[in-house]
This record gives sequence, C-alpha cells and structure tokens, in this order.
Amino acid sequence: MNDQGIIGSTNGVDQLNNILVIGMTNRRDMIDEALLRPGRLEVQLEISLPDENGRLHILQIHTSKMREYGKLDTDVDLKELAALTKNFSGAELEGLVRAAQSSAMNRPIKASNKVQLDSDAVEKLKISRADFMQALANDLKPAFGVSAEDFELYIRNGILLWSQTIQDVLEEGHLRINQTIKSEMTPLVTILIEGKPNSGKTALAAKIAMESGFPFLKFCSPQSMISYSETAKSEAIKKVFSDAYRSELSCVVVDEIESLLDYAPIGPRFSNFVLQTLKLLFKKLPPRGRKLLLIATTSEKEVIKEMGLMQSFSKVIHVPNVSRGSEVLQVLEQLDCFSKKEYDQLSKQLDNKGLSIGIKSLLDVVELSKQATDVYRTAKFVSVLEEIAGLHDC
Ligand SMILES: Nc1ncnc2c1ncn2[C@@H]1O[C@H](COP(=O)(O)OP(=O)(O)OP(=O)(O)O)[C@@H](O)[C@H]1O
Repeated sequence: MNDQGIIGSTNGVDQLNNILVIGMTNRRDMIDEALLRPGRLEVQLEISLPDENGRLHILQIHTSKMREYGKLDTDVDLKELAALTKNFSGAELEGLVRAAQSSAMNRPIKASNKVQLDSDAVEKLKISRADFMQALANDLKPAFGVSAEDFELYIRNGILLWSQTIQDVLEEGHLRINQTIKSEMTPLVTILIEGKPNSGKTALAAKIAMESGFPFLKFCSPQSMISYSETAKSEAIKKVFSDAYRSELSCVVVDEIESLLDYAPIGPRFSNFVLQTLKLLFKKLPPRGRKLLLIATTSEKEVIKEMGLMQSFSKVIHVPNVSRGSEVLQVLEQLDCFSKKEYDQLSKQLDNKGLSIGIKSLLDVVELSKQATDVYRTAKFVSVLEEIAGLHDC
C-alpha cells in the first residue's frame, strides 16, 4: 500500500474502537507529512541503536539457550562483546550469535572423500570466544556507523609530521572534538580544512574524524556520487546527515565541497541546488541530545567564500604546502627511503632551498625516484622537484 492508501485507510479511525495502528519505517524522512498529522500516525517513537548495556541484554537473550544447554564456552565474555559491537543493531547482534554458531559447527566436520560429521565432537561442541571473534572479523559489519576501512583508505600513507603546522592542525582537531563532546551550547561544531590541491586535506580530515572515536563516522565524498543527478546527490547528502542525527555523537566529513557542487572555473558554473542543500545542512542543529562534528575540505577557499558557505564554519584550518628544503628532508627522514649516504647528499642540495609542493605530490616524487637505478636516485629526485615544485635558492 502506498502513502495515499494508508492515509485513506486511517481516515476516521476515531470512529473505530479498539484498533491500534502501528507503522514501522527505516526512512522517516520519506513519509508523506500528511500521514503524520494528528488523527493518523501521530505518535512517533524513534528506536535508536542499542547502547552498550542494551547490546549486553540483547546478547544475553540470544545466547540464553546455548548457556542453558551448556554450549557456551567459559571464555565467552558478553560484556567484552557488547563493547566491541558499537553501532550493531539488535538484528545484527542476533546475526553475530548465529555466525559464531556456524563457525563452531564447522569444527566437527571432517572433509575427506565425503563430508562427514564427527558425532562425538558435536556432542562436546561449545561456542567459544574465538568463534565470536572470527564472526566479528569476517562475517558481520554493522550497516550503520563507522567503516574504519574507508577512513584508513584516505590515510593509506600515514600522516608524516614534517612541520609544526601539521601538529597544530591535529591539535586544533582535538580541541574541536572535545568541544563537540563537552559543550552543551554547541551541539554542531564545524571545521573547514583548506589548502592547495594535494596538500593532504582529506587525509588530515580523516585522521581527526578517526581520532574522535565517535560511534558514527561517515565520509560524504564526490567519488561516491559520480554521475548522480543534482537531486540524487542532494538526497544522498541529506541521508548521510539524517543518519548522523540518529547517533549521540557523530562526525561527518564532507570532502572537496567544490566537486560536490560540480564547480567548474570555466564559466564559472556550479549546482545551485546542491549548494542550497549544503548551506541548510551545515547550519541545521542536530536534534536534542545529539551532537555533530562536521569537517569539510576544499581547495577553492575563495570560491567557497563567494558562494556564501564560509559563514557556516566556526573554524577554518589552513594546510600548507611543503615549502622548504628542510621540510622535504623531514619527510625523507620519516619515510627512511634513502640510504644515509644519499640522504647526506640530498641534505647538501636541499638545505636553504625554497619550493612549493603538496605532501601527496611529494610522496609521488619519492616513489618515482625509488624506481631509478641507485646511482641516479638522488639526481632524479632533485630534478623532478625542480620541475614540479620550483626548487629555488632562499
Ligand atoms: N602530514 C600529512 N598530512 C596529510 N597527508 C599526509 C601527511 N603525511 C602523509 N600524508 C599522505 O599524503 C596523502 C594526502 O592525500 P590527500 O588525498 O589527503 O590530499 P588532498 O589534499 O585531499 O588531495 P586533493 O587535492 O586531490 O583532494 C595521503 O596518502 C596521506 O596518507
């Protein structure tokens, strides 16, 4: 039945006695407002994800039969499992228990010419901590919340502390994380990380988000919305925010705002529809009791300013390019990719030099020069730096 059908059926329910209509949905935002007016589905209850205590209760329920029949090994600590299952829904916790059972059931199966069941072993079979850990690692990931792998992908080359500024960026991030957690007056904390292309903005945003340890972390990136229409893109962005509002503490990273807006400097052109969506979402306060840390990144600070988006951010953090020979040497030292002799040679050539290169491009140059034969490695490194980073005397 569609929304209109339900509205028709619930019209005049006050004339019917003893009938309670209960509707359920995962997408409250997609329900016709007419259906939610008084007299229809007027009382709304949000069932959030269970907290640690709730998860413990759910695990106790789903393992009660195992315990009763002595099938749960003594090393299984449900409190530990409850702590490890952040963002799991009740159904996913049930799935976890089932997956652990299946993992245990594989043990008494003997695979020779025929698949046989060792009935003796079945009798003694117990579901152990290792079965739960195996299920957690391989079988079940929560649909909602943190996808650590996604975030790690953005920091695949680590964060090199090549200048005090990088340390300062991370410290500012920590400050904002604490503000989000502790402040009662600012349930929405917004940061814009800006810098030239390839300066490492996305990696720093991902690092701050991961260090927050918030139960809900999501990346809103243009790469995940390739070939989306304006409407589909706005809907996808809105969905990320409405999911974030369901968790007590959330962090959303909106990467490369200008690309999300389809901004092209020739023209210049951009999607006003997506811009208006972002403006509203960047200002919207999360519901009572919920807190959101929003981190956005851009390589087009001036454009963002002209579009009137700058006011949405309480803090703008600049990520600089690597601009001194001594900073390049810091990167090389931390990567430990050249021999001592090569490093000393590079020290002589790079000290007191100026340049401008993003950390992402610098790592690229390092990788390229590593492919050259030993005798040419340092020469290759310096010549590419001269070409793309404008190496010059200070
Ligand atoms: N101090 C650092 N800051 C940021 N990134 C670093 C740092 N040290 C090493 N990296 C690595 O450099 C790369 C930075 O790439 P990233 O995609 O974040 O750059 P970007 O500025 O967002 O690029 P783009 O302009 O294409 O959006 C990542 O692989 C990251 O692991």
